[in-house]
Amino acid sequence: MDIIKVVCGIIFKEDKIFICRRKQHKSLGGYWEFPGGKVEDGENEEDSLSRELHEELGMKVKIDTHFKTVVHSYDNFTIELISYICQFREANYNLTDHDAYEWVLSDDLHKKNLAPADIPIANALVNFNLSSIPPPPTTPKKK
Ligand SMILES: Nc1nc2c([nH]c(=O)n2[C@@H]2O[C@H](COP(=O)(O)OP(=O)(O)OP(=O)(O)O)[C@@H](O)[C@H]2O)c(=O)[nH]1
Repeated sequence: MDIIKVVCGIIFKEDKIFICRRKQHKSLGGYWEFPGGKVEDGENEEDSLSRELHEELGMKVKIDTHFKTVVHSYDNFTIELISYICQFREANYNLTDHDAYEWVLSDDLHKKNLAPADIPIANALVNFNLSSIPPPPTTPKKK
């Protein structure tokens, strides 16, 4: 069986992380997840993530770094779920594929009904220190 490549964002606003709940009629409807979607042919992972966040949430983020990749087999399909640490910039929260969203602390992620593929990512986030991400290089001011 083919493996579906899916990219998702671990989107931080200060110390909270954005999660959203899939609409009931969708595959894995009712589960909470990190937003993102399938990587299309010819797209790189970052472009795919930016596109999905814009399409599904009207959201802009700064993508920092790859975090963790999980391969998970559901009954009918297998996904490679590739997560990136992101910083929230702005959103109009125009939800197209989800019916709810929340900002939660990493310690509280396990209280939500997360999609099974997301659980190893949520577990790894408990020990994650956001300040471990190096700040972007500052551009020298022109004289
Ligand atoms: N975006 C996203 N998808 C996830 C996560 N975890 C997880 O198992 N998935 C699954 O990965 C698959 C692809 O996600 P998608 O967001 O592109 O789904 P889609 O709208 O194209 O799928 P659909 O129209 O077939 O329901 C879905 O079956 C989804 O349930 C996650 O954290 N984020």
